[in-house]
Amino acid sequence: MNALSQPLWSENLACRRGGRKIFDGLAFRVEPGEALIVTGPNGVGKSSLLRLLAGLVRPAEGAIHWGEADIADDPVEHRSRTAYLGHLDAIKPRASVQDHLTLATILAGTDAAKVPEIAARIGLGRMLERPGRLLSAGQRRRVALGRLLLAEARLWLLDEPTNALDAEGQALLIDLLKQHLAAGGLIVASTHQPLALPARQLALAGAVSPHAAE
Ligand SMILES: Nc1ncnc2c1ncn2[C@@H]1O[C@H](COP(=O)(O)OP(=O)(O)OP(=O)(O)O)[C@@H](O)[C@H]1O
Repeated sequence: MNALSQPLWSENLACRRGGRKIFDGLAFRVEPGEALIVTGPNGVGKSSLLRLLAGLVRPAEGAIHWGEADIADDPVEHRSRTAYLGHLDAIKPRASVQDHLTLATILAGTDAAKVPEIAARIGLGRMLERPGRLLSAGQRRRVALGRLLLAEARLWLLDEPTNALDAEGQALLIDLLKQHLAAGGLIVASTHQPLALPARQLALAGAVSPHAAE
């Protein structure tokens, strides 16, 4: 993994999407080796928070810190320490499992020789040649998990990571998360389903400001 882990934290974070304040006054802290589980009803802002943490959206108020640094001060460095698993698995119909995983190593600057081992780890060792258009939803999600591993990033941001995974896939996911934490990594995950993982909890309840509807 690149660079040393630091705590990820914010004290007074606000998010605005489409001109509307989604949440404000948000405070959290995740230490190396810890997970933060973000919960709340549909539309409350879980994905928006993950996008803020990934540096893809700017806070309306407040800042996100990695140790003492504001992540906005060095977006390239923040991108290199972060792996983001979104709602969509971004699978190209013609590219094979091998292609998708190899591309992940190229983008992250990690070792492509690890692809077969990681494919086996995510249960796709015998499907390396299979094109994206023939993968099931759960197999697509497993490719996304493979990308996550190959990124070798300190900070994992996971949007509904259990989506489409069967019982075995969910057990695999929990294993991967535990290993990441044991290696000193950090995880922030949004979920509607309980994750069998020791974690801090952050329940989003929407904007509390009297100007929430502005
Ligand atoms: N790009 C955007 N432009 C404008 N509004 C947006 C945008 N993305 C999200 N929103 C709005 O922001 C609010 C929060 O959306 P978000 O996707 O963060 O919620 P969520 O808690 O992840 O929801 P879910 O549980 O349904 O996935 C919603 O009201 C949504 O309509």
